[in-house]
Amino acid sequence: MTTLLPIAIIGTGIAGLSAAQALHAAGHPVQLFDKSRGSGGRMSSKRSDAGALDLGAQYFTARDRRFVDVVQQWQARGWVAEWTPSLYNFNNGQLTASPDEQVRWVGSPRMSAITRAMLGALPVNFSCRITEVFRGEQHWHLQDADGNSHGPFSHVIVATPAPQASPLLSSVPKLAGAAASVPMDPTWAVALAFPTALETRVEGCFVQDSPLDWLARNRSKPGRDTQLDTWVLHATSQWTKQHLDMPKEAVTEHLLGAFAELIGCAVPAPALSLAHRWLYARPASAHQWGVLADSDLGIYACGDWCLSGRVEGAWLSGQEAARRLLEHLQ
Ligand SMILES: Cc1cc2nc3c(=O)[nH]c(=O)nc-3n(C[C@H](O)[C@H](O)[C@H](O)COP(=O)(O)OP(=O)(O)OC[C@H]3O[C@@H](n4cnc5c(N)ncnc54)[C@H](O)[C@@H]3O)c2cc1C
Ligand SMILES: NC(=O)C1=CC=CN([C@@H]2O[C@H](COP(=O)(O)OP(=O)(O)OC[C@H]3O[C@@H](n4cnc5c(N)ncnc54)[C@H](O)[C@@H]3O)[C@@H](O)[C@H]2O)C1
Repeated sequence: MTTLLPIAIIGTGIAGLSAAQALHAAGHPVQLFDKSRGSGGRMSSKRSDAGALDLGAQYFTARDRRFVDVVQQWQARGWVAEWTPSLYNFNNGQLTASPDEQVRWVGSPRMSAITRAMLGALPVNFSCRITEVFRGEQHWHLQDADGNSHGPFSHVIVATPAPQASPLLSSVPKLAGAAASVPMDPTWAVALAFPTALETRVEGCFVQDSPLDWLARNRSKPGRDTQLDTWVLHATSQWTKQHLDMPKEAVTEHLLGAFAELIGCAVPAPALSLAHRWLYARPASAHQWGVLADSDLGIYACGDWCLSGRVEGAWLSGQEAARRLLEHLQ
């Protein structure tokens, strides 16, 4: 009996976990790595005294049939629930109701619940930043920031944002170059918690002509802690780029000011506020690559930047990485 070497997967965001699940289901051992303390990447949620706050992805839509099907399975298992916010649009200084028919999904009881459930019992090394990916005579090996080596692995899947993927792909310059050609824009996120509910019907708002791009009433999402009235504000990429190194307190003050100007009701001092900077929030442009691959060498790169820059694109890209790898084994 031959023992299969594991497949290394760097990144436990939804792309990496999508690939991991598909490979595991096909009978291949996987070993995951993430520099963070937990899974989720840009779908992670921050624990706070006001409950868990979704600072990254706010909700997701499902348009591709394959993703629609998997989201239905997640719903049946209780990992996701439909979010039906009272939606608004802010444009030209006017706040107007903007209802639509779009189905929007969130992790339940927090966004990070999805990747946590997908990870299940798969083997993972957290707090492990991979700094180098190299191929020996036959197999792949990884080096981490603490000087530890990991391997051998039969294949490697790099499932990180493009700027972080590029150096990990340096053994295949063509792939490294493609990843390096995808700039990713940053987003400042601010969470606020008010002891008494703000007197507004707004639960989600698309914003134009403001430092803000989007705001959401976090506690209006299913399963959330409702003791405090919690909100998440996202700045535009443009404002974030102009204020990339601004101290968190000043970012909070600015975005709270913009929020108070547009929300149309009294905004008291929040009982809790926190700011988070997403350096690689979204690809500056969309691609239709699906996955980057050198199948002969056994190295793949996937993530939202290979497709739509959304949760759905990231999941589909992970599926594509697994599909291409399995196809090459046949
Ligand atoms: C503020 C914000 C709002 C968003 N809103 C939405 C939305 O409403 N709807 C939507 O569909 N999408 C939204 N998105 C986009 C969505 O979150 C992403 O498309 C998706 O989560 C990307 O998944 P991924 O697996 O490709 O990457 P990521 O989630 O970024 O996962 C990559 C993982 O790799 C790890 N990693 C990186 N480098 C290394 C390394 N060297 N070694 C080990 N681990 C490493 C990271 O820690 C991370 O866990 C939003 C994103 C942000 C930031
Ligand atoms: N801030 C960041 O860093 C982000 C990174 C990646 C994605 N981000 C936002 O995620 C949503 C996801 O897009 P989607 O899945 O296509 O959702 P959508 O609800 O269909 O919205 C797309 C886009 O359309 C406009 N819009 C949709 N519904 C309404 C409405 N009822 N009223 C007004 N406008 C509407 C709006 O411009 C939406 O952006 C998406 O918002 C990304 O920006 C953030």
